[in-house]
Amino acid sequence: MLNYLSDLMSALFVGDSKNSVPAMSLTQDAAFVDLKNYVEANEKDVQLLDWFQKDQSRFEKFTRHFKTPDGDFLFDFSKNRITDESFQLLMKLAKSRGVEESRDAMFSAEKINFTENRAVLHVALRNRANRPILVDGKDVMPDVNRVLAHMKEFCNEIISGQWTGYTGKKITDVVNIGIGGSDLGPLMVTESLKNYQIGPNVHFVSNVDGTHVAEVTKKLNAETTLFIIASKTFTTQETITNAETAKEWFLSKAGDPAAVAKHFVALSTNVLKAVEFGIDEKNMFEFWDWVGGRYSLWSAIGLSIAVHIGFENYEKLLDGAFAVDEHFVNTPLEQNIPVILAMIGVLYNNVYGAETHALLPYDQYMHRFAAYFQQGDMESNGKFVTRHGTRVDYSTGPIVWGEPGTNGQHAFYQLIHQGTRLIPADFIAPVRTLNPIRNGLHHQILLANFLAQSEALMKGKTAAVAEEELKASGMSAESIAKILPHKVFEGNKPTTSIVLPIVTPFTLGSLIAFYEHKIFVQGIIWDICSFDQWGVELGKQLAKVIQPELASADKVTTHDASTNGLIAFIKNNNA
Ligand SMILES: O=P(O)(O)OC[C@H]1O[C@](O)(CO)[C@@H](O)[C@@H]1O
Repeated sequence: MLNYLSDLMSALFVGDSKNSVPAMSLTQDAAFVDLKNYVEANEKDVQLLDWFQKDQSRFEKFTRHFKTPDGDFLFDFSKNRITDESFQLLMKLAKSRGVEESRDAMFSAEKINFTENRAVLHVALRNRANRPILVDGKDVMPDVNRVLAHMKEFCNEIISGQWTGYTGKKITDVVNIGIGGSDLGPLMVTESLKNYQIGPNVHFVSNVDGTHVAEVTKKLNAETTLFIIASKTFTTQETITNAETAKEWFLSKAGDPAAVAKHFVALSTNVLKAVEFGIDEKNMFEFWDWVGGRYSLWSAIGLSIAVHIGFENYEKLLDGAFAVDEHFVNTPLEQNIPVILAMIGVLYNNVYGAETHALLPYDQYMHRFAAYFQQGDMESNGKFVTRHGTRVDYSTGPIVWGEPGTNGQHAFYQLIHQGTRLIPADFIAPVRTLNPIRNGLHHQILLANFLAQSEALMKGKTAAVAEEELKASGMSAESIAKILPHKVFEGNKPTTSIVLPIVTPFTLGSLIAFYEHKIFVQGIIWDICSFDQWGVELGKQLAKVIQPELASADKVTTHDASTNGLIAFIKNNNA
């Protein structure tokens, strides 16, 4: 029965698409078996430092450069547990899993999101070469360009003050109301590019917790505030509830419902629902079902970014991502940066058994970067079923987490240095700061810490070195004996260092695209559908059942004992 079902699923969904991978589990793929056997026999117990000592060219060999108009990126993969041999085996695995064919299928608009029967085309939104991209026989580029032109016109009107509120005043504050992909991207990018602000201040309301909208509106003047309702579906409960609350707040100040048109715009694929909400159709910025929520900052969902930093800067963000798309499509696997990022992740995930992946930006502006890619990565690759409908027998997407340096150092680095788990980490740091205060002193300290941490993680500290240090401090032999084991760092902790020239719209666009394609490649290796998110549905369904139960006076007995008990406690104590 099970076999019949999975055959049926394969026939239905995967068909003979170019994008289908061999119907073979990762763990049965000879390329994976070769990699695993090789690493286990030859590399698992080797110290990274030994590889550096043996191979003087290791740094050159395992670094890659990426040119941008704002300077070069350097990707240093050399502090990872790779050698010439394992690197080649990783590249063979990428070939064997069909990474190149799948990449080409995405760029040529095949419906690789087969569970929703959709193409995956965020790359079309930043297709700066304007090459035709056909979905169901229709070129999507004229629509993409039309919406970009609308966004440009709108941004210019808002920034110049030509667009005024209901009392004739210029817009000073923009509130993006959205959640998930309709919040995290604009939030992360506007924070990262705050230094480039030329337009109104931006605020974000995402959580359905009324505190969020209440605290944001508290600071605002309705006369000069514009609300951007950002929702791909325009049915998301949190967003619609927050949008209605914002409208109520606005009308309590403005009075006249006719004023809404000057203060509410919508970003959605669902024009009907937005109009139903009361948005004037000419204040609608459209996008399409082939834009995944977590890849939507390149679409109309990016409007709050464009308004904040200006349309020209927003275009540079798109340019930066496009440059990486070109690199991803045209570069051989061994030189292909997103492919290398992905395959090193696969090595840790599937050969070394690592469970998490830390993103550690050494740039305060990028303080939401890890939170952004928590959705990007975990919603994409948190899947247990292969594209052929069978359960995987290997682990898929890692737990992604992180905080900006040096805050993370004073919080959780202890566990990375001396805990029992292997935690691969990406350090991301700009050579130049946007705030070179005190003659660059802060940035020098910041960079010294980035360099020191990745060095310390690799080098560790032996008992002999620790003992010498303790002796030199004048400690007694008895105290040394007690404390010594605690002073040892085992080292050999792998890291990738990504050094960007400076945070600009272009370089940030590139950085985001590198990670997007990394996630894509890993999904292909794991043979999962990285583009849907059915996993978020069950909780939503159950919440719809529970909400009326909370509202009613009746005792609730329809759930498990724990859920019933929690509901009863909340109701009994909410008098
Ligand atoms: O933009 P929408 O349709 O309101 O959805 C918001 C978010 O909800 C999800 O569908 C699920 O959390 C995300 O993928 C999406 O980014």
